[in-house]
Amino acid sequence: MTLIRSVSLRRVLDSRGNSTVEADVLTESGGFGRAAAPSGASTGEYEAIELPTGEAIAAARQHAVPRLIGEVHAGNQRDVDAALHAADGTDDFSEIGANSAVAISMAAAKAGADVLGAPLYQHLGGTFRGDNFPIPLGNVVGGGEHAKEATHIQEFLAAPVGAPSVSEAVFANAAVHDRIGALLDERGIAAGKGDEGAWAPPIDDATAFELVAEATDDVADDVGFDIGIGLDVAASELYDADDEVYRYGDVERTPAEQVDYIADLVSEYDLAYVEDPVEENDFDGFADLTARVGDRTVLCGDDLFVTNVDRLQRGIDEGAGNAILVKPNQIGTLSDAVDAVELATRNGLQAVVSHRSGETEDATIAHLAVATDAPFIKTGTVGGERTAKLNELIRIAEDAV
Ligand SMILES: O=C(O)[C@@H](CO)OP(=O)(O)O
Ligand SMILES: [Mg+2]
Repeated sequence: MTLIRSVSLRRVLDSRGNSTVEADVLTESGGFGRAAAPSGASTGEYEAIELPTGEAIAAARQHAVPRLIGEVHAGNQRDVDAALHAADGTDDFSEIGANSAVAISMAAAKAGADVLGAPLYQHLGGTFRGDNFPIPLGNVVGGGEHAKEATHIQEFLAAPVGAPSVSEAVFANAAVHDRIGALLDERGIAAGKGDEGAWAPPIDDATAFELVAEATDDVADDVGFDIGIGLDVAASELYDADDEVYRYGDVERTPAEQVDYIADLVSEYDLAYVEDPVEENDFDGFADLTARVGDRTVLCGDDLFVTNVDRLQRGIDEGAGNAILVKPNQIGTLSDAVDAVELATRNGLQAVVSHRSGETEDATIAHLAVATDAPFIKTGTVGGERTAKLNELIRIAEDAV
């Protein structure tokens, strides 16, 4: 029933105005799935390879599509993803592009769900999955690679850890975003927005902490539940490997000072979440920080782990981090992404399913987070390509998809 009849690939726009790959998968029985690849700006060195859109489409048409049509059932995600790996033949999808691979992988999953008449999260998670919902981490102020002349730390996140429901969490994050806009206004600071819709004001990190702390406190008082602060330091982007220092503008920190700095921030702001506090090769620094503050906060590896089970296993062995960011396009298929979540969960690490800075209206990650029982999802706060996921979460929570 779910045998794949056709796979179409096309160039569509992403939220930055760049092109990306969209895939349509149709099954013999008329099941249909459509999905598009996201794209990073602060990409990790060890991510699967995103090819230029045209190249990725041409290569996938030549190598992957013939292995799927009439050969593989869309309802069997492992077979779909194995066919993509076989068609590519490399470790990093450098032949067909992780952008083509992930678009096809996600579109096939949706086609499989369509044939079953089930929502995607049920198809992926099965009926015996847990019934928890992820806490959305919402980017409210940011800079780094996502906005020039703004903060050095890439993302300041609202973390509504006390929210009684997904919907209340989503609206709390939007309220924090709105409150920060008002605080910036009061201070006469003009601010545009970065790639993910967070405010990107020309302020230093200390001022950003002040504003975010005030806004999260104000909104927490209004809504009556706890809203913590999270960070994506994206430290690889601050690190100068030649001089072995982190550069925050004119301020330099050695790797040891970086660990101290983050540990101090965790204490000072009672941070609920810290992603990529040190650069992507520094498992030792990550482990040091985990030993120091891992009992008090979520320490999440993004560029460190790149959704890759081998790198995650190293982190587990060395005690580096207690959470993994899960981005399907970092590894190329849904099966690989689910493997990463399962390895993490088996070893007591938390999974944080995540968007990329370049996104589309595709809402697959909302379903993936629910299907895998992930405790967190990171998918922005405002902007259509971000609300596509947040609103889908609200619908899933209401059984309305
Ligand atoms: O670093 C990150 O976590 C992501 C998403 O917020 O950014 P990018 O997609 O640019 O890698
Ligand atoms: Mg990150």
